[in-house]
Amino acid sequence: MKFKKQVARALALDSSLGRSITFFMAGLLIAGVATSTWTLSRSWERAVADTERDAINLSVSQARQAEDTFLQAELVLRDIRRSLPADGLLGVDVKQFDGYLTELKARLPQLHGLMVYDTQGDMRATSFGKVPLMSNNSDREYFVYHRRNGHGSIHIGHVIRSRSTGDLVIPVSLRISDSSGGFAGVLLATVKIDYFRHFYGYFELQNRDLLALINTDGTALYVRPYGDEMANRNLSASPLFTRELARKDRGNGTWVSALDHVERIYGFARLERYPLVVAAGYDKPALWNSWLNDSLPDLVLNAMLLLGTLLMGSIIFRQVRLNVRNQTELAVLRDELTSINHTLQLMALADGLTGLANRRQFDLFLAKSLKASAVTQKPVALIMIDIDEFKRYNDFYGHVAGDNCLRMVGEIIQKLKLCHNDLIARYGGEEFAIILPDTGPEAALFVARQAVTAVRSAQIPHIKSSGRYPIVTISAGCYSLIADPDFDDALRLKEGADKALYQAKVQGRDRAIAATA
Ligand SMILES: Nc1nc2c(ncn2[C@@H]2O[C@H](COP(=O)(O)OP(=O)(O)OP(=O)(O)O)[C@@H](O)[C@H]2O)c(=O)[nH]1
Repeated sequence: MKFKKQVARALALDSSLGRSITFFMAGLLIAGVATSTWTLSRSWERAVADTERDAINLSVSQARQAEDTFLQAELVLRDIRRSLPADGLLGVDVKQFDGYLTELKARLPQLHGLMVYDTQGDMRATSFGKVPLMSNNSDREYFVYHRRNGHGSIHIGHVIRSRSTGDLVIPVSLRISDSSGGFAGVLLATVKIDYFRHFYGYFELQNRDLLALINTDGTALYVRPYGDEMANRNLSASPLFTRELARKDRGNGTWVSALDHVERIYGFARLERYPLVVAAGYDKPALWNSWLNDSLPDLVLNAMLLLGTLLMGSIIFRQVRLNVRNQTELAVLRDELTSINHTLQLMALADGLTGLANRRQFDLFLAKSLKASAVTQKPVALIMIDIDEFKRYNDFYGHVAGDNCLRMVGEIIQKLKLCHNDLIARYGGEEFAIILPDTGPEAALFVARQAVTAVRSAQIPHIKSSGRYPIVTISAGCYSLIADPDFDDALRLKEGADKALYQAKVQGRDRAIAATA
């Protein structure tokens, strides 16, 4: 919760600008990651597709090669069968026939040997030149096969170890039939496993890439990169036999090998003439590593671009946030300044002790009122008010009490029901003034009397007063005129009101007098 709040504050999610920038950055990040992921996944798909193509091409070419290898062996066997006398092996000059076999064998590098067996499985001729003493092969699978099957087609058996040389070979055999179709023996060509090992070695393959020649019954003949131990291994449980070959003769597939648990991308092709299949499998983890190595610069570049964008974004974000904060602070400062300014303006125009308008405001207001009067030709009245015997008050009660008294008298005058456009001011010292625009002498005198009565009624003690009662009283003088721009109206008005005030004092104070023009 706390973390969430910290993140929200760091991203300024509480402001609409912060939210917009955060969403923009998040969008940018998602778009960047999505684009990179898409590009990389496309590149990986391409690498897999290329490998699948390579695998099927390799398997097809090797199927062709195997087909040629065994076809050559078959043709040799058929030549030999044709050269045999019709009555079988009986009339053959063995020595001469051995030479013939040796010569045929020498033409084909894939051949390990060529042998002729009679009906008992005894070797009657061989390309090795001399028939060994113990040379009965009647127990061999190919021999049993031909004895049982009367057809004259070629038979490719499982891998066997040659009894003549000890080499691993693939037996390719053909039945010899007598003139009545009876079993007359077997012709055998053995193809060297080493031939395939040598041939498959030409290809540039990774350590764990696989190239295999397999019988369609699932028996391995040769599997690169494995050694002889793979010969005759039963691979029929592989997806190649359980799934792929059941559907098509050539194609692609990816599966984990049961031999070594390595996942490979396979291509496979069945031979047209023989019950054999070639599978080429590329090591998928190795492909992934090599693709990763190749794509690493792109990956790093993309990551750097993304980081750069984020960095730039965060710098801009911070800058914008700073600006927004500065602007907010400036706005607050401006408001504060406006408020201070307003207060200062009020202070500049207000009297500090009573809160009434001060002398400056009095002068401005009077000038404005006289200007209006000059236009409207309506009178402006001025009432000058003076606290009676205030010196004595001060002397007796002290200056602080004197200030209090001034404040109280100000409040009393302020409470008078005046027009909204009248102005009450502290004129200076213990003197107050009221400016009454649009007011004639009678109305002004009425207001002045109200003021005198109100102060008297307040009964503020003034023990040193020489009046009828020991209370604070005021005297007021009023005067009114219609402004005339040719004269100093402010002075005239002031002098008129002062004159009336003087008369009020002379006549015994605590009263209001209106002076006449
Ligand atoms: N406490 C206080 N006293 C002030 C202030 N301004 C003026 N005074 C006093 O007001 C007194 C005015 O006295 P005077 O002008 O002699 O007149 P007065 O004593 O009121 O007598 P009359 O006007 O003839 O009634 C002086 O003693 C001033 O010191 C003020 O702001 N505070």
